[in-house]
Amino acid sequence: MPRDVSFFDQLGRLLAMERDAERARSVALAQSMTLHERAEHGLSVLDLETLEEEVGLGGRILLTLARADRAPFPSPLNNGDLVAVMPRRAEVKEPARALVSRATRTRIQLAFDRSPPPFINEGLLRLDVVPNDVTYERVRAGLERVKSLDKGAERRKREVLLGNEPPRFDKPKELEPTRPLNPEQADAVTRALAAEDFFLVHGPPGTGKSTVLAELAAQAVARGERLLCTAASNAAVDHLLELCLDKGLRAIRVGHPARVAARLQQHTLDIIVEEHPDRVLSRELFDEAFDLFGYARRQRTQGRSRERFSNARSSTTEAKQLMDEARSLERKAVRAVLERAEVVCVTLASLQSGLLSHEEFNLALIDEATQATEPLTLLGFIRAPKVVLAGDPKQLPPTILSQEAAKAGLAVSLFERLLQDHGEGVKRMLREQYRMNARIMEFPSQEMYGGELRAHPSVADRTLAEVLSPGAQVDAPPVLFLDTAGKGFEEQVEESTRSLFNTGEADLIVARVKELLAAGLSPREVAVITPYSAQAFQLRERVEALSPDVEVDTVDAFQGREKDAILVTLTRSNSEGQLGFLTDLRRMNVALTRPRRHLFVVGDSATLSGNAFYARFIERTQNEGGYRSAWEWPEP
Ligand SMILES: Nc1ncnc2c1ncn2[C@@H]1O[C@H](COP(=O)(O)OP(=O)(O)OP(=O)(O)O)[C@@H](O)[C@H]1O
Repeated sequence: MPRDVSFFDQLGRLLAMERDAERARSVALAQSMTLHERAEHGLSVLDLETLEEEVGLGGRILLTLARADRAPFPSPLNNGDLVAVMPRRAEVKEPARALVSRATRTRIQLAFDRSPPPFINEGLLRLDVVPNDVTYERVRAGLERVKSLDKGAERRKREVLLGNEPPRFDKPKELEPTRPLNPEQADAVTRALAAEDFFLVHGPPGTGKSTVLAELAAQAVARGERLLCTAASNAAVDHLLELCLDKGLRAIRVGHPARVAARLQQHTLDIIVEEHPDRVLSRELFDEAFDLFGYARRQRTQGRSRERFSNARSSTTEAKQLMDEARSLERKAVRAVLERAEVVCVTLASLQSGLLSHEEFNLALIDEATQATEPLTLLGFIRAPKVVLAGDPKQLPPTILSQEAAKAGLAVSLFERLLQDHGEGVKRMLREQYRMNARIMEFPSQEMYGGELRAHPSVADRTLAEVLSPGAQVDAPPVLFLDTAGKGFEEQVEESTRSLFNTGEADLIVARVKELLAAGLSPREVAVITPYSAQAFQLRERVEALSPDVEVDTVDAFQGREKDAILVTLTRSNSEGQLGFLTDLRRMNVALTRPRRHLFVVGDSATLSGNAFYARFIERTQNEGGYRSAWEWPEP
């Protein structure tokens, strides 16, 4: 179906719907709360005082605040939050706006673009988190950019993007990989390197997607290409940076150091630039400029004479010149540092921050591309002539708040849409996995990957017994389904969140964690996951009491991770056979593919079996000796 640029307008409308849904949610949340409830939920911070004032990059004023009693905040703010600053008890017409540049449990550093108002140093303050439209505006601007790609090669790229023209491939070159690759991995790297427009790397769980991306980066740089590594989340970008550093590439991380993992902060642009001679000089000029501004202010406030007035004016002029000079030196330093980098790693949203507007790339790698919306991913897609998207459309899609926008297409990632438009020829699926025992792998392989996955011999037969204390007696086949049918373990609704929990299942899970730890399993190698946040919440405290190192989380939060043993509580149990979002098989696929050696699933077959997927799962455990009824299982 041929498309025209109005397609991007439609995406823009869906994006606006999503923004409205987010706003409506935060307004509803805020209105239903008292000031103290807002503070409990991290939407406001009260009773703050200013501790320190300094000058940061770009001449921004950095202010450090803490509570007057120095107590920790009930709920810490996030770096990058936009806040309104006002006196604690007085009304002001225009609260000052600032960005949270560093947040800890007891201190908040704020970055002001302009001089903060005088009340900042006059008594206690209050901060309100305000909805931040920066990312939305950047994504909108990105859509406009795509629409305007109208000439020559750019126009062709847009037509490929719209699905109107097929992508082109160069003749593949012989590959000399830096490490041994399996056939699908080698093919993925070769074809990605030959792509003239884009290529999709489909990485099912544990199949070495990271290995492929690292190889691609190394090969591309060896061919003299400049690389952009990007993804929606900071964690994913950090991961790409680590892959590149491990390959010995000169890679740099752009983004606020406070949002970058501590061990990688030394590789951030902000920190490297601080050492550059031009930046050292610019800091001195900023200091001088601020001294002059201060002098001018004093001249103005110490009485009205012609001489004072003229002093103030000339000092202000000089200060402004110094600021300009300082900023220009700083830009020079930033450019010099960026120029040396073979690889730039940055989140999709920060790509548009202006810092990188003049940087050019030959190739962009976009990881976790199936978890980001199309408009966001486009910010990366338009930054290089060749783009490689990596992800797994069979795992969780982007999270969308607006049901309407999701239904109209916002939940379809660019990866999936390109695949729909251009067919399987633009993609390589990796097939050999290095995580799961073969028996754990088989069900998701059949259901989600056409039965095409295979287990590498080094993992195919791994068992839990190998990592337990010698002689420990635990019933732990690779996959075990514990059926609660008939036990009367009904699901319950948590009133405030409308999420579900199931106390009977929780009891069985707690007992199982105890049993595995007693058998010598390392607490770091077992995790409890569930689709429902209320069930995770119920279980967390009880499991942490056994060991703080056993993680309890929702499936969504656990995507991308792995452990030796994974315990899943499905939670649903009702006489109507209602399964809610258990019917999103991508969520179940994520849950079932996290373990290396042992998958333990608790659920109610009477509720689950109405769904063919769960019926097949249960039947398989019955055929393979992995089915147990809670009636014959030890009472918790
Ligand atoms: N061709 C290969 N031969 C042997 N081992 C491999 C190969 N490819 C990957 N591995 C190993 O498999 C494990 C998983 O690889 P990798 O980290 O690349 O997985 P991944 O699919 O990217 O995982 P995720 O998607 O969670 O990031 C690693 O220990 C890696 O060394």
